[in-house]
Amino acid sequence: MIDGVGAPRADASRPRAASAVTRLTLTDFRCYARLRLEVAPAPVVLTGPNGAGKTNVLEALSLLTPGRGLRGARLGEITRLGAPAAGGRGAAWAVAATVEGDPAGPVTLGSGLEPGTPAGAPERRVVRINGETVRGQAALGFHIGALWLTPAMDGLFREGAGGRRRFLDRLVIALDPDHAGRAAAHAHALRERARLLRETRGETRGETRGEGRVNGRDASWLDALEDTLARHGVAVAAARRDLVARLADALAADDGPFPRATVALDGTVEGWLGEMPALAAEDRLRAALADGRRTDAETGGAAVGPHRSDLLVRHAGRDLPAALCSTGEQKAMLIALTLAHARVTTRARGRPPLLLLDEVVAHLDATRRAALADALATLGAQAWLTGTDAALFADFADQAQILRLVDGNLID
Ligand SMILES: Nc1ncnc2c1ncn2[C@@H]1O[C@H](COP(=O)(O)OP(=O)(O)OP(=O)(O)O)[C@@H](O)[C@H]1O
Repeated sequence: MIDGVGAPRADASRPRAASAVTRLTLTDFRCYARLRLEVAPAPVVLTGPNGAGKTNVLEALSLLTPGRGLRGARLGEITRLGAPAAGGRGAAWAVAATVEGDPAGPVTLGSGLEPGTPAGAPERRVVRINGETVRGQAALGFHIGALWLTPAMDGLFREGAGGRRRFLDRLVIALDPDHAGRAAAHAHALRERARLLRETRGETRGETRGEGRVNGRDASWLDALEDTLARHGVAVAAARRDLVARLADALAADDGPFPRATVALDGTVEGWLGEMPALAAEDRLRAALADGRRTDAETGGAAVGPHRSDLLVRHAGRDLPAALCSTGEQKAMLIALTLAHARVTTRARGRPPLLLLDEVVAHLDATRRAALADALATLGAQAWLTGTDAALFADFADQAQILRLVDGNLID
């Protein structure tokens, strides 16, 4: 249905963007049977009416990194409705991209749903790096770091801490791709422990760690899970703590037109790490989990761990929690955090992340639109921006490639 190639090339004299996608191919991805784009390693603006397929392109790019992408979608729902099954196997989507910026040279990344996953079976993702199928998604993070802001994140400061933890973890992963594996292992152990505590509810009453048996049953399975939780829990908390400290420094040095934001972590384990070495914090977490078995069996959760932390963001200039700021201010603070993080990543990894900014520009006043364009140019970051109104991107015109999509078709 679509086969658009040959977007305008940006001025080759501008600083070379890093972690930049220069070729993108989508197959049976959402509204696209096939889409091919070739762009320069410079910002890309996607404009077009509602439903044109702009966010779908950003989602495809986000799926080149570990995780579920910017919509947090199930893998199966991404496959284009009506896509044909091939060779007796089920229909499947695929994203392929050439990424520039790696000192070792361009790399090709592929991500998709494994074709032929039978109905009801767990959906499996296929990941390819330079044509080789690799196990797991974590390896993607070493080749591309991406951050995104979407309209779905507009409630980030007002809603529950879970969304802020996921946001924070994405920031950490863009800096340290191993964080994805540690956070997943922690979450898995948490679910397993909750399941086992639920199954043996009643048996845990009066039980203490180390006795070896619980009502005649071997308790080593719980000990092992709590070891895993302690080890990964402290690693997750330490990585978040390190990132928040760097982010706080970068925000403090920012005197741009975005609101001056401050960040802090509210978390028990993160607090311990300020008082004791990591190994001691692991011991303390292990002991707290063992002590909490009885209560945790009743609640179905775990009272202590990094899954209970929160990212606290304040508007420093007005000394207000971000949740109390206006909608536009909250958006501007999210942009300030994203740009500060991009500066931190650039320093740490030697190249800025790919920035996916869905419907962001429409919320900014003229001063902040110009400031965002300047910040992207200074960072040398490749940003993919979307909006329905091309006129709002005038400040980006000298550095960006402006592409127009209508009904899933690229219009030259
Ligand atoms: N699995 C799917 N199969 C086919 N079409 C899909 C699938 N998932 C989503 N779509 C369609 O993709 C179209 C484009 O969606 P997208 O969110 O990219 O639009 P957009 O250009 O960002 O619009 P807006 O400006 O309203 O945010 C929508 O019409 C949607 O119904």
